[in-house]
Amino acid sequence: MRYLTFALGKGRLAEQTLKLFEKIGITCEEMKDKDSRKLIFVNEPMKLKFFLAKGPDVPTYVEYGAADIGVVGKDTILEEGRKVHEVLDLGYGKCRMCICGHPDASPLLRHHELIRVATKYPNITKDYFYNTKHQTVEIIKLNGSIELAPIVGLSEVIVDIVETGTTLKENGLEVLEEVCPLSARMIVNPVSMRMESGRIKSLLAQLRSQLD
Ligand SMILES: Nc1ncnc2c1ncn2[C@@H]1O[C@H](COP(=O)(O)OP(=O)(O)OP(=O)(O)O)[C@@H](O)[C@H]1O
Ligand SMILES: O=P(O)(O)OC[C@H]1O[C@H](OP(=O)(O)OP(=O)(O)O)[C@H](O)[C@@H]1O
Repeated sequence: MRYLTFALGKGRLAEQTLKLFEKIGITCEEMKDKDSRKLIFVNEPMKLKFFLAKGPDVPTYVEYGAADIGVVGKDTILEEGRKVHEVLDLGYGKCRMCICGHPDASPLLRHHELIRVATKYPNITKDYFYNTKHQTVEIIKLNGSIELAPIVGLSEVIVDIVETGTTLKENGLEVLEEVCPLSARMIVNPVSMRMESGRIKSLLAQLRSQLD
């Protein structure tokens, strides 16, 4: 039997993913060692392999078949636009993609002004402004601390993840519009889906019954 390989994002979602896998009897003790720098782990009896990758790279590994299965946020799936099957909403890592800014930026959205939008997610932003809102904007790509942009005058608004709302509140910003809800999803390589359909379907059934 060949190994079934999982690519897991090594950020915020990793711990809950491992917990969920444990509940259905898939364990990989070695992966829980937070001090370890090891990247790939094998569960020999179950013929499973796991590796930890940067979240945005997970859909890439899955599209190319380097991993059969991936677990990643819906934001990453939308942003990366890779050819993968999204098969399951895992229900954790819940947050929202939102347009945020100072409250006085709200009319700029309503009146479709040519504004600057700072974000870590240029593709999601482009799609939302151009295809949903039909508003032309200038998109500025940043890599983190996105909330700084409207504070220091780099942009009028931002498109970013809001979970508790604390970061916005502490910086005098607000949600101006919700783009979409987000959560962790399971993705599968399209060829693996056919070649390993038995094992993958059984895994999905076990996960679904656990999530119910
Ligand atoms: N408060 C939050 N901020 C960011 N992501 C969150 C939050 N809450 C849940 N998530 C979800 O967790 C996923 C992983 O987030 P995390 O910050 O660990 O990684 P990343 O953004 O992919 O990578 P990095 O932080 O290295 O740039 C996100 O893609 C998102 O779906
Ligand atoms: O609504 P909250 O609970 O405050 O969470 C949202 C914040 O968390 C994320 O940032 P992250 O911690 O990943 O850091 P970053 O800004 O460097 O990307 C996100 O980009 C927001 O800034």
